[in-house]
Amino acid sequence: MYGAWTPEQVRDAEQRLFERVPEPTVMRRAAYAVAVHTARLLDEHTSGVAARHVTLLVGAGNNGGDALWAGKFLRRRGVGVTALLLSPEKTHAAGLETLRRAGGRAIEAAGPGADTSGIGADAADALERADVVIDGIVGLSARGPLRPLAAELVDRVEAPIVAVDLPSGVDPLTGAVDGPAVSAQVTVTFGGRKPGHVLGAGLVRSGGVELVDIGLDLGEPELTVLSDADVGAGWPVPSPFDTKYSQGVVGVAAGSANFPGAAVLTSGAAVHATSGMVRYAGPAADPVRSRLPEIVATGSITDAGRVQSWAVGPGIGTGASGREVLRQVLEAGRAVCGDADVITLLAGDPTLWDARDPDAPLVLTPHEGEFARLAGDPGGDRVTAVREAARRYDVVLLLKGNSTIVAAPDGRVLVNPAGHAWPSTAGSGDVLTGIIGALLASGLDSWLACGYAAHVHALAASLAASGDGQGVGAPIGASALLEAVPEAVRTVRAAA
Ligand SMILES: NC(=O)C1=CN([C@@H]2O[C@H](COP(=O)(O)OP(=O)(O)OC[C@H]3O[C@@H](n4cnc5c(N)ncnc54)[C@H](O)[C@@H]3O)[C@@H](O)[C@H]2O)[C@@H](O)CC1
Ligand SMILES: [K+]
Repeated sequence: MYGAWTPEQVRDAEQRLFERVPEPTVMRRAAYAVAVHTARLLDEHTSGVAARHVTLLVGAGNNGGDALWAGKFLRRRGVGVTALLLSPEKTHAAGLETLRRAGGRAIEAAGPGADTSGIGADAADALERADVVIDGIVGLSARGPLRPLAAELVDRVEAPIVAVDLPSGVDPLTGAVDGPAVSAQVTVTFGGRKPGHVLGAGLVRSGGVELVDIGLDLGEPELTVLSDADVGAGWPVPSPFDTKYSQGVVGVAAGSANFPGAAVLTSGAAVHATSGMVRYAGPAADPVRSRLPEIVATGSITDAGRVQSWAVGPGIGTGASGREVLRQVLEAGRAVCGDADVITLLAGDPTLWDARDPDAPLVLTPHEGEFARLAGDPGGDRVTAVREAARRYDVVLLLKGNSTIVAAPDGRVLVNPAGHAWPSTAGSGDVLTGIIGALLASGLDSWLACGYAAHVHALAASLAASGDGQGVGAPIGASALLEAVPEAVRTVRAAA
């Protein structure tokens, strides 16, 4: 498990740290780590470090200061270093002096001989010669899209990039990218990850994130990310004394006579996720029975028998019968995971919420369009949007994406930064609903159940896409994802 902290939390922690440790000492510690990772990358790409060339992109703040100090440490290893100063008059003075004393060169990014991009001739030359570029344009205090000169420089880079703290152009708080932005090979960050490293475009732009301890005491994180080991340790498996009933019985209300696929995928996922019993209730009972003989299938919810949770929604339709299914499930007073048509129904008819038992956990798992129907466009700050909607509706809300966000009504937020979109295939959401339903039936806390399910679902998709998890990927459908769920569960349990 690891956390991500907001820029504000990091700045507060820095202020407390500076009461004990002088600021320049902290900066040197941070910059030294940047130099170490840069040297490693140089070695990987050029089979050496000495006599290689590193170009620094240096902005107006301490992020640029880190880059300049890193340049000094690289000089000690015989690296040629050129700093391109974006705001020469505001450059970190001590950093600039130390680089120059170590034999590094510093020039204005917008120097003489500039072409229409505004980049000076020497600066353009230094970018072209670079074996590795260090991005010290902007870090924690980034505001809005990159300014034109910074954007032009970023656009021009062809060498692998080491980003200092955050890739410039990525919003530190939301991970949103709204214009040109650095795509780093490695991001070296300090004290703790920021939301920008684990959310949306920022997740992809950060490359490998290297965390450096600079002595910050950060407190409770804004976001929590579960590891394979966390998920594996908590995943319910039968104890020697369990029975099919004691592990939780999940009910599935999904699909229709004409669209049995959703019923089969949701039920199949519930079968694979845990060992308890699965009941199906709905018009696709025959196809479910024939595809999944272990399922007890009936035509209606009232005939289904006792369950501990309901997985409901995929393929039930948004007409009168879908409405009735939802109403019955909500009135049953069990934990519910609602997806797809359930979300559309709840968004369209607020009176349906009245059927809900306030003591029973309710989870909703929208994709972006369904979320918009329920709570409006999530915009760039998805965490805030999901957190507010979870609070407003008193539900656990899971917003799907390459980093899936799970918010509880009390404000806790989990993120699953899968960083890939292999699960983006028709029917994949049905599988997720079945997994969550099964975990709810086992008695897991509904926020954690969503986090576990999102993690295993994304892993199952990438295992299915790449065969054994090693090779390159090939497109998959939801059936392949479903079949890979047991392998994903084995993988996380092996890590625990
Ligand atoms: N405070 C500290 O002691 C430490 C800070 N560290 C570094 O300091 C950074 C934070 O430093 P600062 O608070 O000085 O701020 P930054 O260096 O993140 O940014 C400051 C400057 O960037 C410019 N800027 C803002 N948005 C921009 C945009 N969209 N395009 C182009 N330029 C833009 C502004 O002119 C602003 O003054 C961290 O990210 C980290 O790299 C590290 O040295 C660790 C210790
Ligand atoms: K940066």
